[in-house]
Amino acid sequence: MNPPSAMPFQTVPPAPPVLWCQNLTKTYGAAPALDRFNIAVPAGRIVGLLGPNGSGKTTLLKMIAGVSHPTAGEVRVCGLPVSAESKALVSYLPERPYFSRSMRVREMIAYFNDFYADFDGAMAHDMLAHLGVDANAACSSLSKGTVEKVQLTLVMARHAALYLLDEPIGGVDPAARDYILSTIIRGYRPTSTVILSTHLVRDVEAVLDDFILLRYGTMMLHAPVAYVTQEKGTNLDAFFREEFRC
Ligand SMILES: Nc1ncnc2c1ncn2[C@@H]1O[C@H](COP(=O)(O)OP(=O)(O)OP(=O)(O)O)[C@@H](O)[C@H]1O
Repeated sequence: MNPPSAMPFQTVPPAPPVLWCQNLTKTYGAAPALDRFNIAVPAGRIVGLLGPNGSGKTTLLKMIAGVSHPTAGEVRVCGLPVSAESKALVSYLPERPYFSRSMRVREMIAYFNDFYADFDGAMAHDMLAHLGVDANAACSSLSKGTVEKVQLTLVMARHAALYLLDEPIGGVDPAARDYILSTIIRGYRPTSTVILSTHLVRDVEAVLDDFILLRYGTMMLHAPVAYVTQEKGTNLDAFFREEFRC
């Protein structure tokens, strides 16, 4: 009897990065708002996108979300070029309010539930209860900070692979910030990747794994927070202030 032939050696190809950008560039006028930006971010990272006003943070997030087209370069989400398929994997919180002020909060939840297959309505109601938001309130009656809480809830209640959060805690009170950062962003989605743009470095640094520093549309640094705390012997907030001292 012939010996069984050896099984061919099979390797499982590594999963593509959740976010991959190559030479990503956006030019509005003469100077690029974002210039040849390169990155690969694997699953499970929480990344702070940091930089002074006008450094290109919103420009970058909009191109990843597919609401703005690059002048040059490429974005891939879980290996997919920007498309309806990639957008289904991305939950995006834009910097400005976008939802209908004429609806009630619970109607917004129902709307998201209908629109997104990955939306978790029970989770959304639970988050709102923790944040002290009345689901029966009319959106037009909400304060600015409460609107932000509702928007962030709608974004984080999706089971997305990639969350893009443009200034998610700028307008909310400090107690709610703690809940949003530690529970919603760190706790609910331990395996998802989050890119979070903010000026509130001191508030967010405890939940970040990595950070990106942008200046004039150019990436200055992409590193783990531990690079600052262990190798530089300081914290991210102090490091940022030193790098961008006016
Ligand atoms: N639609 C637009 N038309 C022209 N220029 C734009 C447009 N959007 C952004 N820019 C310019 O691109 C640059 C980057 O802007 P962007 O909003 O991405 O910066 P940012 O880092 O998010 O700033 P901030 O921290 O103030 O929110 C700025 O110089 C800005 O003026």
